[in-house]
Amino acid sequence: MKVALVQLDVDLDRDLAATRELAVAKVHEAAEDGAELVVLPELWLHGAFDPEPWVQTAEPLHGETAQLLREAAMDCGIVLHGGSIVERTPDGSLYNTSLVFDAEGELLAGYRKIYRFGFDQGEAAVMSAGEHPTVFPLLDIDDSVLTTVGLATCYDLRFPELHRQLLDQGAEMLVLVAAWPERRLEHWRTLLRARAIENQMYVLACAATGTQAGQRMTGHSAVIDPWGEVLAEADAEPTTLFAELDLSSVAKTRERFPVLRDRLRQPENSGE
Ligand SMILES: NC(=O)CCC(=O)C(=O)O
Repeated sequence: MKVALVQLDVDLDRDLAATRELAVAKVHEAAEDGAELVVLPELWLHGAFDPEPWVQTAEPLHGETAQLLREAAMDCGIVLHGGSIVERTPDGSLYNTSLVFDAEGELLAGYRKIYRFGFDQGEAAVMSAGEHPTVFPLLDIDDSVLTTVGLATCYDLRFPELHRQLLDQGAEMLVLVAAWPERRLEHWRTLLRARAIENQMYVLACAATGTQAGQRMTGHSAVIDPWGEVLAEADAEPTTLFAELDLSSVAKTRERFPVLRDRLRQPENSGE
């Protein structure tokens, strides 16, 4: 399976229409280059580090950006993980929400970021927290399950317990979208590999690049296999990162080096 991570330059001086146009153009380019699953970064339209514009730019779940992503998935005949948007619910709450559409334009999954970033960004003060670890099956054309995908957003990466829950729900691949500052690049790279190694799953991590609220974003989108090998890694420049995945390698890795089986034998998990 060929995947593409669109490492978009999130430039908040660009107007919303131009940013949407750029994102859709990049999705089309990736699909033309053969990607079957395309991923955009966290809050690529709204920015992730300045809460001020969020209230004005928030959209309902089926708003303009969701519609655009849905159409792009259909036009390109791909599965599109649309990064995340600021979702406004009917009661006025805001969520950092990811939407995934299939090639028929069906919403495969919606995930509201569970762990909000409260350090220097204000997300925890403005956004509500999601409550549901989310996985969804990726289907082949004959409707057989190709793999099960778990979703996470940026700061979620720091919480291994969330990824264990995704694993327990059947995840064989993690798709994480982010806007991560350059000064914590080594945390990013280390934690991505740790999540892949400890859960023996693919990790596809799509990050924004550019500067947000005076902080340089790290980019360094990456694709990591279930053994923890980095299959592809971007630098800090805007780019689209491609990788070819062998989905059978998850089962092979788990069989050859069965740490997850041993975990299930622990008394507290097995009920022994
Ligand atoms: N957008 C985020 O969640 C930022 C997380 C981050 O910078 C960190 O965990 O470090």
